[in-house]
Amino acid sequence: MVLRTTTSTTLWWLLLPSLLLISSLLLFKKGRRSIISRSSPSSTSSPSPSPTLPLGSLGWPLVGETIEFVSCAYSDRPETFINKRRALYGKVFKSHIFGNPTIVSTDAEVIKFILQSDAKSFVPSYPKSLTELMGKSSILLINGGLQRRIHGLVGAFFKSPHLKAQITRDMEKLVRESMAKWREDEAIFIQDETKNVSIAFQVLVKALISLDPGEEMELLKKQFQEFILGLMSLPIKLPGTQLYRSLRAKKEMVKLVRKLIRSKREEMNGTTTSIVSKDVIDVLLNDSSNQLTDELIADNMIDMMIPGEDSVPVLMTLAINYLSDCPAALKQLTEENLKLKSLKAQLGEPLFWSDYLSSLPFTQTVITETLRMGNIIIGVMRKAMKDVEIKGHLIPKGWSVLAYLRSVHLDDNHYDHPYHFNPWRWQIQDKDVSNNNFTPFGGGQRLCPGVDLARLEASIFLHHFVTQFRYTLIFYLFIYLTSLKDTQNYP
Ligand code: HEM
Repeated sequence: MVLRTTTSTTLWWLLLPSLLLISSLLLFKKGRRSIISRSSPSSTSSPSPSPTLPLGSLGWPLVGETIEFVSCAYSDRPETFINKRRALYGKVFKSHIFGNPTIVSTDAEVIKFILQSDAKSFVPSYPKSLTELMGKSSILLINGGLQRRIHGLVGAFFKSPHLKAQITRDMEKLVRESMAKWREDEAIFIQDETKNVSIAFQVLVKALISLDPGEEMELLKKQFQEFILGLMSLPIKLPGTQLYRSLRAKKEMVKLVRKLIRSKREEMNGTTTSIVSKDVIDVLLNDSSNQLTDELIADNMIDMMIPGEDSVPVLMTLAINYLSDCPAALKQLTEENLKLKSLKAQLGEPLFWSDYLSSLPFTQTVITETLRMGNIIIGVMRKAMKDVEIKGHLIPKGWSVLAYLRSVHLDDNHYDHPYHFNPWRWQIQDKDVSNNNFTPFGGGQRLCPGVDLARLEASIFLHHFVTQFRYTLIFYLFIYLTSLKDTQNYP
């Protein structure tokens, strides 16, 4: 069974919704090929042949090839659009999607180069409705020194052992509470359980703004649901439209975050030393550069909640889905987790965050393989700020670039039987998760700062799930639960 990850709001990264096409079409401009400057990953002194525009078709006037791209994106095999052209034109080809002439790359080296490039060569590219919802100072849209600063601060905080310990405690509590409501011999819809119960969302919100479950959290969740719908809506900002409602919801959420910022600032004014950072707001308030305004901090807090609502729950759902198709992997995963659970029970201690990340090696390979096959973020988009030359290809200034990560992850030149869920492939030593052919979290200056958190949360969820329940997949993500009889509890 293949889950269509393309139906998730994850698409906000890749801008697939056909409705957004309308705004893109209004923005349609013919790409120009004026050569202003070039940068090459391999600058040598010997003259090399002039780079050429990759082969491919720009499709129909105005719409280009967008309709075919979008209809494939909503199918079980979104890469069909790409694979067809790749067979005709090669790993890098030109197309015309979402109103822009676009260079599509399925070549791991070219993708690496794009991801590693700075804002002088490529900047993120999103349609107007999304930029409006995210806010102009969102980390996803800003470039240069400011982006690097926020990325560094947030990334370091997300890596801190203190935060990981807090996330582990919060996540375990919520997972236990939520699973306690599941009944034996009951069918549950696993995607709803990981998403609607909002375990990952609440854990992330606590890490971002220290908000605990309660009335304000419930209100925030409600507004966030409204906000997130706008990411997949018509780009029309009139009363009654989704975009309008989503912007209003964002305004309310920003108000709440600004209230928290104000009270933190007041607390800080009373002290001479910087406060110990309990959450991401503290981290950004403690920054001495004076570049981080309250508006910037508030906007970013809301945007950073998106992966908690979407990417992490999708990762958990896909893992359960793939495991139910691979009983040998489920068996090994269950045994590994039960063994650790019983060892911890003997020692009379709980699992620490480091246990989840390093004492459950097979669980980690299951997560890695789920990331490879599931392609939660199927690609990232950029816009070329100047003519760029890479591996003999020309990417003209002003053109969009689609770095299609999914093709690399499902390429049989990189992975044997790429559509086969095989966690054991990651046990072979030369399969290194840090190579060019595995980039589910992007790379370079925009490498996802939430990588450890996502893995930690997925491990905690899987641990509690497989050590408490047996299940059978009955129909498209519906599972039938049977509690394990020998469940031991943690201290
Ligand atoms: C399975 C889960 C996740 C996946 C697959 C994922 C994937 C990605 C990818 C591919 C990018 C790069 C986008 C680009 O280059 O334009 C990214 C960026 C980012 N991710 Fe994640 N992510 C996940 C979870 C998280 C979590 C839990 C957080 C926590 C807040 C997070 C926060 C961010 C942020 C802030 C950025 C922007 C970084 C920047 O532009 O400097 N992500 N993510």
